[in-house]
Amino acid sequence: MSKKITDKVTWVGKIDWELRSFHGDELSTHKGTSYNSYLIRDEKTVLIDTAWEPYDKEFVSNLKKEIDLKDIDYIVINHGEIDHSGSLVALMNEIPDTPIYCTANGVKSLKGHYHKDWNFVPVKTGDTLDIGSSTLAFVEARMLHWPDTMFTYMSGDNILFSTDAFGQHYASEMLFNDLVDQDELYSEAFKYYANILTPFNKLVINKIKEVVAMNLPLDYICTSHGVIWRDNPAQIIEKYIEWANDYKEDQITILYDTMWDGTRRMSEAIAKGLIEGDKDVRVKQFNLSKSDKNDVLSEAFKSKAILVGSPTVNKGITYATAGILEMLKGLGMKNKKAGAFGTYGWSGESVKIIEDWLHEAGFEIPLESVKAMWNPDEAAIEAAENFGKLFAAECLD
Ligand SMILES: Cc1cc2nc3c(=O)[nH]c(=O)nc-3n(C[C@H](O)[C@H](O)[C@H](O)COP(=O)(O)O)c2cc1C
Repeated sequence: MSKKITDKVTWVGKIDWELRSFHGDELSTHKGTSYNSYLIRDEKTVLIDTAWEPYDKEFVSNLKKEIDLKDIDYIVINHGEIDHSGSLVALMNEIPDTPIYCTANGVKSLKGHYHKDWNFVPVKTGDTLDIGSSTLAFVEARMLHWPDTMFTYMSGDNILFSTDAFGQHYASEMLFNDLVDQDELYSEAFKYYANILTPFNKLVINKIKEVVAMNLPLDYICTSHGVIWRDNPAQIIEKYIEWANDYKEDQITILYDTMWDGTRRMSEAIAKGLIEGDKDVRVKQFNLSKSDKNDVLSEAFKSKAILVGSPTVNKGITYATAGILEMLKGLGMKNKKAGAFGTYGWSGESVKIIEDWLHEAGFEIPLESVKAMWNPDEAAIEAAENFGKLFAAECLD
């Protein structure tokens, strides 16, 4: 079902209420998502992006209800990832000669995925396309979040088609930001930023500066997932600047795993110490085997410091701990402190392994880590509490 945005622009995407994980299982999507595609009808007709491949037949058939496909003059693909370009094969089977506007890297990624020699028109920042009473201007946005990414700005209606930037994995029949639950919207926009865009913080800041300097009037940000920002679209840009500047709240998050509850007891003792210190701090604890990894990463993103705990298992750490450390390394959060803890039976390698991994992930480790043998006794619990107190003092202003 299509939805009208302005007299000239119609949403022709797909709302996916069922999706619960994305990028394989790399990203949880508790609230579904949408694959947003937009049809512009000016003197020329333009399709911006498509929908994910499993929905290609539905996408093309809905598009046919909206327009004779032969009337599409240009296709713009802002980002070649399959969730946005996946319906191209089905569409291009019907209109094989239609020019596809994308970046030079977009040509590479589209050819890499579909192995088709379509009529590509590579564009770069500053290039424009006259479509009648309005003009499309292209702005390359390399690595936000793929090398091929670009934004397309439509004059007249003052719309920034921003592809994944400013998006949320958030299914809603309500097309616009002002019509949805604001807490849900911001929680999903935050999770999206923390889990996808964190590695590109500097690029986000620079790109926003570049676009702001263009002084373009902005009435809508049409993202490729979730709702369209029409009510004060600058609000999400301001949030992105905040998040990209090594965002942190007065929170310390403890991430641990345990087999026989010893490491959990250490976590609880550390949490007690963190809270008992003379600093105001919000403390959260997550058992990594029982928690959603992406929600945990969002909490880490929000924190001034994190503590990671694991028992020693076969001279190593548990797989859930290794998984989260690998993800933290990839995200490369900056200006955060960290510490390690864990229990062991004889050799006790886990704490050192966690410390090394945290160093590699870019965290500063201000205190020597704590470990305890077997099920921590009273003295070990007291040591963990003291560690918590000292850690809070080190990490909070
Ligand atoms: C399968 C398995 C392998 C283990 N391997 C080691 C090891 O290599 N070195 C060591 O010091 N302890 C080892 N342990 C002992 C645990 O580290 C110890 O039981 C610890 O107290 C468990 O912590 P938890 O109560 O948080 O699960 C192993 C335990 C299990 C069950």
